[in-house]
Formats: sequence, C-alpha cells, structure tokens
Amino acid sequence: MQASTYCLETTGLTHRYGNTEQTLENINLQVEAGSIYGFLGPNGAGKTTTLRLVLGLLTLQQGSVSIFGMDLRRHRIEILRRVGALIETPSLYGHLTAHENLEILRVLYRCPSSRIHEVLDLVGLAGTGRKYVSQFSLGMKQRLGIAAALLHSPSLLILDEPTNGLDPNGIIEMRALLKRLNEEHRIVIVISSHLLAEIEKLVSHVGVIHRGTLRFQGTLSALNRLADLDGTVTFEVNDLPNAARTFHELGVTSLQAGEKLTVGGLMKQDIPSMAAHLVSQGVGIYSITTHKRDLETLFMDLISG
Ligand SMILES: Nc1ncnc2c1ncn2[C@@H]1O[C@H](COP(=O)(O)OP(=O)(O)OP(=O)(O)O)[C@@H](O)[C@H]1O
Repeated sequence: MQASTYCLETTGLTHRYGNTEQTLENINLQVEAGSIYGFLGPNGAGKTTTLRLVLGLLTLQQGSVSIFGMDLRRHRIEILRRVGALIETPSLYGHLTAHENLEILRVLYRCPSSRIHEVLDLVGLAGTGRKYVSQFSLGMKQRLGIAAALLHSPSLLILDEPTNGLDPNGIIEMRALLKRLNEEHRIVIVISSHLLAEIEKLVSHVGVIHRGTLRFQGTLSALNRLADLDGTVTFEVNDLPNAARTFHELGVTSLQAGEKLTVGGLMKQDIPSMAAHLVSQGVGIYSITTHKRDLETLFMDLISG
C-alpha cells in the first residue's frame, strides 16, 4: 500500500460519459488532513462527476483515487466505512420523523441507538420530536442529510452543494455546523459549490474546476495572494504625459483615467522602484493606490475563457 500525505488524492482522473465530450481531464485533487476543501466551479464544470468517482458511484475510466492512503479500487469497502457523503439532495422519507429516518439507516450501519441522538444533537435537530420531515424547512432537511452521513462516525465528509437553495440564514447555520464538525470532531470536509461567497468564510483550501480541468488548487490564503498579484495600481501625478512616457519606456502599459494613471499587472514589490523612476524623470507623485482584485473577480477570471 502506497502511503499518501493526503486524506484524499486523485491522480489523472479523466472521464467521459458515453460518446460525449470529455467531462473531466486529468484532475489531481489533493485534500490535506484537517482541512475543509472547497471544490468550486460553475454549473456543469464537473464537480458532481468528480465526487461520484471519488465515492465509487461511477466507474473509474482513467486515473486513480486514494483515500486515507488506500487505493479506492482495491479497498472500497474499507474506505467507504470511514467516509460520509451527501450528493445533491438527501433521500429522506417525508412521512417519518428525523429519528425514524435515521433509525432505518442505523440498522443498516449497525451503530448503537445512542448515535441517533448524538448526530441529531450535532446538527441542531434534537428538538424536532414528532415533527414529520415533510414539515421541515429545506435547511433542516439538508442538516438531516448531514446527520445521516455522520451516523457511522466518518473521518471524511463529502458534500455536493449542500447550501443549494438555502436562504442566507440556512447558509450561516450550515457553515457553523461544518466548522464545528471540522474543528471539534476533526472531520475533513470536501464541499462543492458554484458560489465562492458561500464557502469563502468556511474553507481552508480551494480547488477551482472549469470545463473539466482544475484551474487552481491551494490554500485560501494562496488564492488571496493570487488576487493581490495582478491587481491594478493608480498613480496620481503632476505631469501625466511625462509619467505615461516613463511607464511606456519601462514596458508598462498605463491607462489615463481623469487626472490619474492606472497600471495593471504590477506586483506590490514593483511599486517602490516604479515610483523612484517616475521621480527621477521629474514626475511629482501625489498618491499611489493599489486595487486588489476581490476574490469573486479572481474566481470569475479563473473560470472565464
Ligand atoms: N449521466 C450523464 N450523462 C451524460 N452527461 C453527463 C451526465 N452527468 C453529467 N453529465 C455532463 O457532464 C458535465 C459535468 O456535469 P457535473 O454534474 O459533473 O457538473 P457540476 O459541476 O456538478 O455541475 P452542477 O453544479 O450543475 O451540478 C456536464 O456537461 C453534464 O451535462
């Protein structure tokens, strides 16, 4: 058995449905122990397909999946015993209570009765008593789906768009629940979403997928640094033509906006030498302002084109 430093790792995952276009191309996910991994991408990017392959719900065509250092093909049962999953909406019986729904699964999983109360408590549904699931809000149903995925005490939880359709309050509650599961119960979480804003406050790591290829993978702070990198810088100066000429000589394109010049693609560390050069050419500087791309813009840039 090959030891892996990742809780979940895919290597060269490639998939095609029938004779259609390639859906996934060489996806190498790397989910670290202890992390909450946000798997981001617009509709149709290939998130569900990837997660289904990772869970063995779709047959692997090309590439491999390793979870807890074990190969999925060879250790499927052993792996799945330690993985909880919620793919799309949970399958629940509306005419039964939360407890009764979980009782059905508890028998299948062969876990103690006490576990039902534990997981209901964890997801904040312990007080729902005789209320039927058909009377639950969407947020409550999603949390019950997570309770079901937690019954057998997994150490990895895979959630496909669990915040889909939730109102802002439901999203906040879901975020708090997942944070608690990660921090207090040490559960590694992979959560997919098509909205960065929904998971930005939750995740430690991000993978951005678009048209079946991984566009970015790393920590949330690395994504933030990337947003920092090629933001724009605005120079307010006393001699616009001279400043524009100086930028041009340095091979930097500047755009005039009113009394200011805006320059793109600059790194923060370039600014002092750029300013010194302007001054050496007789340009007086009133102000320098950096404009970082916000994460949403960066995300849109990553998934455009
Ligand atoms: N069973 C299938 N047969 C054929 N094509 C499929 C099938 N399932 C998904 N696809 C196609 O594969 C591509 C990726 O779909 P997938 O559901 O993995 O994306 P996604 O990122 O999860 O999107 P969404 O957020 O809309 O669920 C899409 O073009 C989709 O139409």
